[in-house]
Amino acid sequence: MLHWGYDEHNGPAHWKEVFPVANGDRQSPIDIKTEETKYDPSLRPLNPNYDPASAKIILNNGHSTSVEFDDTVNKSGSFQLNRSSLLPDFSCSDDESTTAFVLTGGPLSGTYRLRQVHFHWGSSDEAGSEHAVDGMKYAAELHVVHWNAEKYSSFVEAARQSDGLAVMAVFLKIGECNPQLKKITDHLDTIRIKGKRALFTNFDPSCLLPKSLDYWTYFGSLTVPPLLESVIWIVLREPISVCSEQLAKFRSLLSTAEDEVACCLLRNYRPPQPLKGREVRRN
Ligand SMILES: NS(=O)(=O)c1ccc(C(=O)NCC(=O)NCCc2c[nH]cn2)cc1
Ligand SMILES: [Cu+2]
Ligand SMILES: [Zn+2]
Repeated sequence: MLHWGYDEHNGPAHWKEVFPVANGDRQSPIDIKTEETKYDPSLRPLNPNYDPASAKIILNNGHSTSVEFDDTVNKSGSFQLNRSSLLPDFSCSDDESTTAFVLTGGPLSGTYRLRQVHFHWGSSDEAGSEHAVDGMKYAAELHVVHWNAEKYSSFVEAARQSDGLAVMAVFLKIGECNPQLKKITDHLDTIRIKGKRALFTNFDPSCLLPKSLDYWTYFGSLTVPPLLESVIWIVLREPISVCSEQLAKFRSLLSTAEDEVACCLLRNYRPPQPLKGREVRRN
């Protein structure tokens, strides 16, 4: 298998050949059987606090499109808040005193720092999400990726720890065009080719969150190679909307670089994996 991907010859069925953890005990995504989820009163409300100025670039890595954030640590080990007052503040989080761009609360103990957001979609509107709910798949899925900056000193280090990462998943349901997604889909034609990136700042992922932050949570993994089993998954129960035209723009991204025969990234979701006795809790 060359570089992993989503085609017949390098797709999810082949990943175990290079990444044996693909058959591990805590793989993601999963099909959430709502009747079997367990209410847990100890689960707290989610508390996302993002600083829009920390958005840096939007890129096409050949497997998805992601908006990358500046999660660097300055010398003193404390995070610099690069809040330049010159930029208009488009933050959707009503809390003006954003302490940093972190996710706390929910099932998490500690502070998880925002690293990137990216999407998964399908070749048709009927399927495209990675997680499923009672066997039902949504048209697409947004992942907001954080790492445990309290315990570990980098994303790469955190990605090797069982409590290193926290990914908030938001379902995208076919319906009205989503004005907040427009900021992202309007940039996709500038990064069509794999490896392309463009400046993209002043973006606050809170704008992409549904009204309700109710969630399911379980212990899982990255859904793409290296499939590391280091993710605390937080799947929001309420979807946001997306329209077919917006999804079509994601599908027009290329999974190929400049010097290769152009191939569209028509789908990039991994199918649900065995639960293997894991519990799914809800708040
Ligand atoms: N879907 S998901 O479980 O939420 C997820 C999957 C991968 C990563 C990630 O950060 N993965 C390492 C990385 O930096 N991946 C880019 C390297 C690369 C591979 N191919 C092209 N660029 C983060 C979250
Ligand atoms: Cu890759
Ligand atoms: Zn993902």
